[in-house]
Amino acid sequence: MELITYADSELMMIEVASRLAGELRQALQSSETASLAVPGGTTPGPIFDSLCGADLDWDRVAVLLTDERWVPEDSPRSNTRLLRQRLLTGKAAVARYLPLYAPADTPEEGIPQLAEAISGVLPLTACLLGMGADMHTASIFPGADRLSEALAGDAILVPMRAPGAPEPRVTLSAPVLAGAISRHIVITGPEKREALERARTLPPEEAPVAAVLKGATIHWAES
Ligand SMILES: O=C1O[C@H](COP(=O)(O)O)[C@@H](O)[C@H](O)[C@H]1O
Repeated sequence: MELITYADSELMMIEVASRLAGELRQALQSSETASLAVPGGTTPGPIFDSLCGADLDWDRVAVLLTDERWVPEDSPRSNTRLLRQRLLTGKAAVARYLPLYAPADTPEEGIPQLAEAISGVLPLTACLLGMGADMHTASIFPGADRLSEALAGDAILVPMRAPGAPEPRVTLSAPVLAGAISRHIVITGPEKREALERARTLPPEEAPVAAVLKGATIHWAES
């Protein structure tokens, strides 16, 4: 992995957006389509604000989340809601969005159909990930009920229930995330930096982010 540190997070968000746009643009020179997976949570909003204005053929780009909470789109907990407000707007409004939620009672009911659509855009051209201070990435949490299934195997999407997560989730599996042609992890603050250093010494069962570190570029700003 490569670690890039930035003087401030505003600069970091602009640089990460510019790298993602460059990678998509380059992929579209040799392929008809490209795919981009992005996280939810509190960190990536400013990246989306910049990326949605990037000059590229967004109508040839499939956009999906790395993970979603099993809630309808109008819930304040929905990662899709964040995406619609801050990424799938401006020039990026014409991108093809592949949801990770369907109106079914449980993720188990919805996943087969959702995973089928995603299988058509793999491997991911570019994948942006966040990380929690507990070393989870996407919705692959330490202590989650289906952690081993999410860390290894053939599944594209895995339903996930975890002690720290109030509702069921669905997550791209670690092999799908690790299979992305380019992978960026964006983190801020000393607590997450310490967590990252710890994760480098731990197995993925204890620190799920460790499953996607190899070959990734980590972007970190202190504040
Ligand atoms: O729950 C989630 O958490 C992680 C980290 O989020 P952050 O708020 O600490 O940035 C995020 O990457 C993931 O997509 C999200 O669903």
